[in-house]
This record gives sequence, structure tokens and C-alpha cells, in this order.
Amino acid sequence: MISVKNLSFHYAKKKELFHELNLELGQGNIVGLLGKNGAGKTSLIKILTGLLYPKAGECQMLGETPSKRSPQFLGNVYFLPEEIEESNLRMDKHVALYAPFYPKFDHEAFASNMTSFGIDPSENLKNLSYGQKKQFYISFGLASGCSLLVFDEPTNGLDIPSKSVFRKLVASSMTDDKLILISTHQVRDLGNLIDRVLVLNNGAIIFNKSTEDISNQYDFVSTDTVPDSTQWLYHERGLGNGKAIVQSQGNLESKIDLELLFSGIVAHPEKFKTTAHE
Ligand SMILES: Nc1ncnc2c1ncn2[C@@H]1O[C@H](COP(=O)(O)OP(=O)(O)OP(=O)(O)O)[C@@H](O)[C@H]1O
Repeated sequence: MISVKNLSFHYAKKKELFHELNLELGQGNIVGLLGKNGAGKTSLIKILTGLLYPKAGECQMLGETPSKRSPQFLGNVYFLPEEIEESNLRMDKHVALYAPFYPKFDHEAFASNMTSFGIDPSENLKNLSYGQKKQFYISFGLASGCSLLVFDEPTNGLDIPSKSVFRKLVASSMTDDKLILISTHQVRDLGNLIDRVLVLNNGAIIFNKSTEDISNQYDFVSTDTVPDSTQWLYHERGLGNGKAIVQSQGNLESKIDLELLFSGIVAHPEKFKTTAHE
């Protein structure tokens, strides 16, 4: 579904942001894209959705070149940016105007998503809070029927119950022919939702693993459970016991701690290297 080969990119008069970046992602996945501030997550998303052009390399999405922005490609890709444009339309009018660009738009799903968030489509977008606007655009995107959904920091501005609604709606709208890519710093909001973790760092994808492989390969433990520090791939001190990531021996059941994993990968990329077959 996404195939990026040797992608290089820089903004005008700026140093290179991506250098020969490679990325392959298949359909049927909900992927978390993680990276430090300024790592280039938004820029990468914009390249994938055809809003920025690569300087070198190849980028194919859904078998098309995003930068050509063909109507077929645009009707099959939904991008929710972190910063939402101002609009002076009622939400139902917005849907009447923009849904026709998405041939597989599902009006029933849209109405149901809006009900789940508890927002009334007859309201004008300009009268909504930032979080409510997000709820509307998430409802729209999940109903768009697009094969590729890209959400940049979707849970920013959502309250705690709405984050839970977001997770439920994403999980229930997922089908085998879709790819949902979520870029975020709010890794706790992704708990149990994503099935693949990508980490972008220093111009490259340094980690690309399914959550199944992560669970099989690593255990997330309290440092008193595994006190031998030579076994720790990464650890953080806490108020009481610290937390550590260790190579899985297959005898512990542990829940993935995404925050700890991300910190470990960025601190010691060599210890968490993704092998070619993953
Ligand atoms: N329009 C632009 N012109 C020039 N430089 C830009 C532009 N947009 C982003 N950059 C630079 O590119 C780099 C990557 O920015 P980007 O927004 O893609 O990162 P990010 O990972 O999404 O960051 P954050 O997590 O803070 O949102 C930053 O150094 C930023 O200053």
C-alpha cells in the first residue's frame, strides 16, 4: 500500500530532513508513527499524501505517485492535519459539499460516529471548540471509505471520554483493505489500538515492527522483577522501582509500554534494530 524507496527531502535553504528513507507498509494495519519534535513526521505524511514533493527517490501509495494528485488517489486518501483550517459552514453542509469527493463515503457511518461523540451536525463549525472540530473531522474521515487514513495528532484536544470513543471508532471502522496511519506524541492514547510501531529519527525510519513481534521479542518489566541490569536493553528510574525493557525469554506476560519503548529506541537505536524480514 505504501512503498517509499530512497526518499530524500529538504525544505528550501534547509539541511536534508530525509536521506534515502525506506518504508514499506501493507494494508490491514493501524500504524503508530512516533518521533521526537521536529523528526519530520508531518513532513513525511505530507509527502505520502502528495502535499510535498520528494527531492529524490520514489514514493508509491495505492499504486500511484502521490505528487501527481490524481482524482482517484485523492478520493481514496483522507488526511486529518494537526492544525485544522477555519470553516464557516454547518457540519451537515460541509458533508454535503465534500463527501462527493469520496466515492465510498458512508453517510450512516458518519451519523453514527457523530452520535458517538455527541455532536449535532446542524451546528456551524465556527462555533465549535477545537476538540469538537477534531471530533467532526475524525467522524468524517472514518466515514470517508478511503483505503488510506492519515491522522496527525488526532487526540490532541480530545477529552478523556472522547479519546476512548476515538479508539473504539478507529478499531470498528478498520477493515483488511485499509491502512490507518496515526502520528502522535500521545502514545498512551494509542494503547491497544495500533498493531505496528514506526519510529522516525534522524531522517530515517529506525524501527518498524508489529506489536505482535514486539510482544514476542521484548518484555516490559519492573527492575525488581529482573534485577540483573546486564539484561536491561533500556531502563528508566522511577520513584519506587524502575522500569526496564529486556529481551523476552518467553516466560513473562507483559503489556507493551510504548513510552518506554520509544525512549529506548531513540536512546539506543542499535539495540532495537528492525531486521529486513520484519
Ligand atoms: N514549511 C516549512 N519550511 C521550512 N522548514 C520546515 C517547514 N515545516 C517544517 N519544517 C522543519 O522541518 C523539520 C520537521 O518538521 P515536522 O513538522 O515535519 O516535524 P514533526 O516530527 O511533525 O514535529 P512535531 O512532533 O513537533 O510536530 C523541523 O525542523 C521543521 O522546522
